[in-house]
Amino acid sequence: MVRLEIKNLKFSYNSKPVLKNISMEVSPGKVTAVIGPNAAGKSTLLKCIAGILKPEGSILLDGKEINNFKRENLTRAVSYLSQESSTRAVLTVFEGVLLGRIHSLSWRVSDEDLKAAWNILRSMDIHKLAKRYLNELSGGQRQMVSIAQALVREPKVLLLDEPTSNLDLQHQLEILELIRGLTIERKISTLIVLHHLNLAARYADELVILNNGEVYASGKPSVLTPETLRSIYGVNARVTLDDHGIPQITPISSVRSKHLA
Ligand SMILES: Nc1ncnc2c1ncn2[C@@H]1O[C@H](COP(=O)(O)OP(=O)(O)OP(=O)(O)O)[C@@H](O)[C@H]1O
Repeated sequence: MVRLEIKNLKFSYNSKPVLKNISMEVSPGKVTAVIGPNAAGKSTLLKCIAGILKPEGSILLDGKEINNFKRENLTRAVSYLSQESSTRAVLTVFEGVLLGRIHSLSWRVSDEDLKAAWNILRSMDIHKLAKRYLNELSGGQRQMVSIAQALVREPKVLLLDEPTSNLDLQHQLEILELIRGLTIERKISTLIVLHHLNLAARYADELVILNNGEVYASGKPSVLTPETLRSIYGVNARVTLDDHGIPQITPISSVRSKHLA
C-alpha cells in the first residue's frame, strides 16, 4: 500500500511550460481519473510520475521522493501503461505478459511468474489468445495485452494512459471494472487518464481536471457540472445524476458551433 503525492510539479518541453504547479494525491485503494482536453498535459503528468521525464517539484511515494528510488525499485512499485504502447518483438501473448514481470524474472521463470501470467490472462478472458503472436492481434486485443502486462506486475501504483481507447463498449466496461476491483482488493493507488467522461464519472473515486497544465478542479465526480464542461471543453452539455448520484453527461453542442442549438 503506497500513497502517491505530487507537490508543485512543473515541467517544460523546450522551455514551453506544459505542467504548471500541479499538486494532487492518489490514495491506495482508490481510482483517480485525470481528465481534460487534448494537450492539457495529462500524458506528460503520467510520464513524470513514471520517472520517464524529470520535472521540478516533488513526487512522493509514501513520503519518499521518487528521485531517490533505485530504478529497479521504482519499476517494481510503479506500473505505467503509455498511450502508444506497441512492440515489434516477435513474441506470443503469453511471453509478452510474462515480460511484464521482468523485475522478478531471473535466469529462470518461476512457477509464481507463470501462475501470475495465466491468472491475469484468465481474469481478462484473453487466455485463448495466449499462443497468438502480438503482431497478429487487432488494436483492441493488443491493448488488452498491454493492460495485462501492466497488471501482472502487481504494482503498488498503477498509471494507465487511456487504457480503453481502442476497446469496444463491452471491453471498456469489463476492463474498468477489473481495474477498479484490483485497485480496491490490492489497495493499489491507481491514476488513469480517460477521455470518456461518463466512464470516468462511473469508475473513478476522484477526478482531477487538468486544463492548460493546471489543475482546474478536483474531487468527487460531481465536479463535472455544465459550467465546468463549458469552461474546460467548450461544450454545452446536460448533466443528470443517476440512481447512485453519479453524473451522466449528454453533450449537446460545441460553444463554437454556429449550426446547432
Ligand atoms: N515530446 C514532446 N516534445 C515537445 N512537446 C511535447 C512533447 N510531448 C507533448 N508535448 C506538448 O505538451 C503538451 C501536453 O501534451 P500531453 O501529451 O501531455 O497532453 P494530453 O493532455 O495527454 O493530450 P491528449 O489528450 O491529446 O493525449 C502539448 O502541447 C504537446 O504538444
